[in-house]
Amino acid sequence: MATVRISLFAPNGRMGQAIAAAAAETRGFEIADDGDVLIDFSAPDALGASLSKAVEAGIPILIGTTGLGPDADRLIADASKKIAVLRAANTSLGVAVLLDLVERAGKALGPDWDIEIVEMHHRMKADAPSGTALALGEAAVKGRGTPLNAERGRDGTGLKRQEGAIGFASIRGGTVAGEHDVIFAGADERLILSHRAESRMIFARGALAAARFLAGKPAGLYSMRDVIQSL
Ligand SMILES: NC(=O)C1=CN([C@@H]2O[C@H](COP(=O)(O)OP(=O)(O)OC[C@H]3O[C@@H](n4cnc5c(N)ncnc54)[C@H](OP(=O)(O)O)[C@@H]3O)[C@@H](O)[C@H]2O)C=CC1
Ligand SMILES: O=C(O)C1=N[C@H](C(=O)O)C[C@H](O)C1
Repeated sequence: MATVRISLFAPNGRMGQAIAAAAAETRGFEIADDGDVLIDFSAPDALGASLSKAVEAGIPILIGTTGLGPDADRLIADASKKIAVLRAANTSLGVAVLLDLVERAGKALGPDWDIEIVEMHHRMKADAPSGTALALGEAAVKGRGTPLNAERGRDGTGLKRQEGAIGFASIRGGTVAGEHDVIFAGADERLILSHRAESRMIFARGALAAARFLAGKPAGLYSMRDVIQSL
């Protein structure tokens, strides 16, 4: 198995450290300054810089940063014409499967079932709702065939939920690596699809799987679904 050499855009962050630890304990990976793949888990305002770095080096990039701003789609689409780009709000293999399940449930249950998404993360998390929660909302409406109408952070009166809306609730505290519940609430019944990240290492190992998938790939936009299908 060829070794994949990884450059970390933000080596000192929690995820940068977790990926370095995962690479150290997994055969076939090496951390290097001039790697085959660039991995960016940093902050939204760094996106332009990380994409430029990957384009200049002519190497694929994995973007794991969440809370990206309104320009992100365009910046990523432009870069993906020149290099391989994989954007994933959550690199765990479990969440990649959950996204599929949520899309299928949205399609099967249809617009009469209300959808609420609840997530919990550690006290240091900077963005809310989590990128994963938003991706789960997108998956649900993709299945349902309706646009995403998000109701965030309800507070006050006169807040009867709008028809077809998806509610997002964020809880913060302690060291929780990441919890997501997608609640489909119908008449007299609820279906709840959940994922529990028990350690940040699951995101790191998923990032390594994504890096192996990306190494040597032609320009284009890829997802964790592509990674899962390649395993
Ligand atoms: N896709 C996924 O599966 C996951 C995604 N994430 C996301 O990854 C991101 C990072 O999370 P986490 O590691 O916990 O955060 P941390 O705050 O621990 O790390 C962020 C790192 O980014 C660096 N950084 C911040 N701004 C810039 C900049 N403008 N240019 C270069 N480097 C910068 C920081 O450097 P310095 O220390 O010098 O400030 C720091 O090292 C978040 O958006 C988070 O939501 C997290 C876990 C899993
Ligand atoms: O900041 C985190 O920690 C995490 N962020 C990602 C997100 O916003 O969804 C993924 C994971 O849940 C951990």
